Amino acid sequence: MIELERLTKNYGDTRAVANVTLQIPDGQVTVLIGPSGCGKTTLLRLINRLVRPSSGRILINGKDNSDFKPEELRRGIGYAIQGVGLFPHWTVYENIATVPKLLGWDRQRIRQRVMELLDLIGLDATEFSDRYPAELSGGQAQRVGVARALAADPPVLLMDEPFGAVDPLTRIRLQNQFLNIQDEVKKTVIFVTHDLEEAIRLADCLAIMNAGEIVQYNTPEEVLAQPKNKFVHDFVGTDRALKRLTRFMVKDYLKQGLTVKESDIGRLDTNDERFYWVIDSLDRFRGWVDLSMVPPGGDASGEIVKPGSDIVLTGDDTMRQALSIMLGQGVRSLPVVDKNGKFVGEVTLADIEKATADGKITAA
Ligand SMILES: Nc1ncnc2c1ncn2[C@@H]1O[C@H](COP(=O)(O)OP(=O)(O)OP(=O)(O)O)[C@@H](O)[C@H]1O
Repeated sequence: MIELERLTKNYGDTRAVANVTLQIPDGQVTVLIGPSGCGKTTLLRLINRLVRPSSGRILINGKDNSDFKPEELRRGIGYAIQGVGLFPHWTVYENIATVPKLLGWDRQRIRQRVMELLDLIGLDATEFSDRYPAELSGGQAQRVGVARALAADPPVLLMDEPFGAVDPLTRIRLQNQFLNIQDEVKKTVIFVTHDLEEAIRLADCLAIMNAGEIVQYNTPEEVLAQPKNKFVHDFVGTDRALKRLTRFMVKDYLKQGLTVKESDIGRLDTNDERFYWVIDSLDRFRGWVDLSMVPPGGDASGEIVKPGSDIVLTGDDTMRQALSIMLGQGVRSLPVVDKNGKFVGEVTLADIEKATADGKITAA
């Protein structure tokens, strides 16, 4: 557990962190969020002693962080920052190996760890080990940054806007991947962001900061349901019920749906008004056919609708994304596929209503 006790940091007249007392639980993701300049980065840097406090202290498993030797802090606390901070003249391999090398690990152990991490972040070792940062996409570079922070297997990981510099789609992918990795490694993560959706999505505990202070510290559900004061209320915004959908994954609301093979559409009984997802012989999603649009007794073969790939969901998408697509496309259900494009089920507007009701809050 990390305990912050009446922690204050002043820069001249600026009080960057003001008398913060906070207990950060092990194995969970605590997200710090608040307006620009509220002290998030300073708070993070106080924890790994890149910044010294003006007063107060930080206990890591009961020990004052000023009593740790530098290499103990390096081993115990990983740090990933926005824009990644990879060394440009070092390869991916060398970048990930930085801290293990500093810690004096032998070559064999370093090699094994780098391979493990490349596998964990989903980059092929043969293809990526020898590349330089300039030869990576933004998302790949961010992942290497996370791998580097995890290299010495630190129990604590500090992440400062780690997904800040990538496009929104890549950002969501990185968030998904982060959640999957965290599921496996269960680190104590302290994550700084100014993106509320990202915070709601990733946080087990959410700390809302303003002017150096922690204004509210609770689960995202509680913060959204019961903003403590006007500042938090305004900060989380008026569409709290919708924001909460960000916490729900499509895979948890997936239903089977009715399917028909493309080759069998002509045999459907068009006297009923059912809606079918159309799949090919390998169960890949092809489109849909809505029998309520086909005259009774008619042939449905020509009625298949083949939409663009932007309406297809995967289990790792959020119900908030599902809702945006439904509203944008004017449809009440969406197909869900696995990573090979195989149809695995559907989510419907009714499921979204259910998810909103699960949140036990109404739209404000
Ligand atoms: N090294 C420094 N010297 C002087 N003032 C500083 C220093 N670092 C931070 N500050 C000030 O402390 C306050 C908190 O800064 P900090 O970077 O912690 O905020 P933040 O919440 O991370 O902001 P942002 O979201 O914009 O990154 C700001 O007013 C900032 O100008």
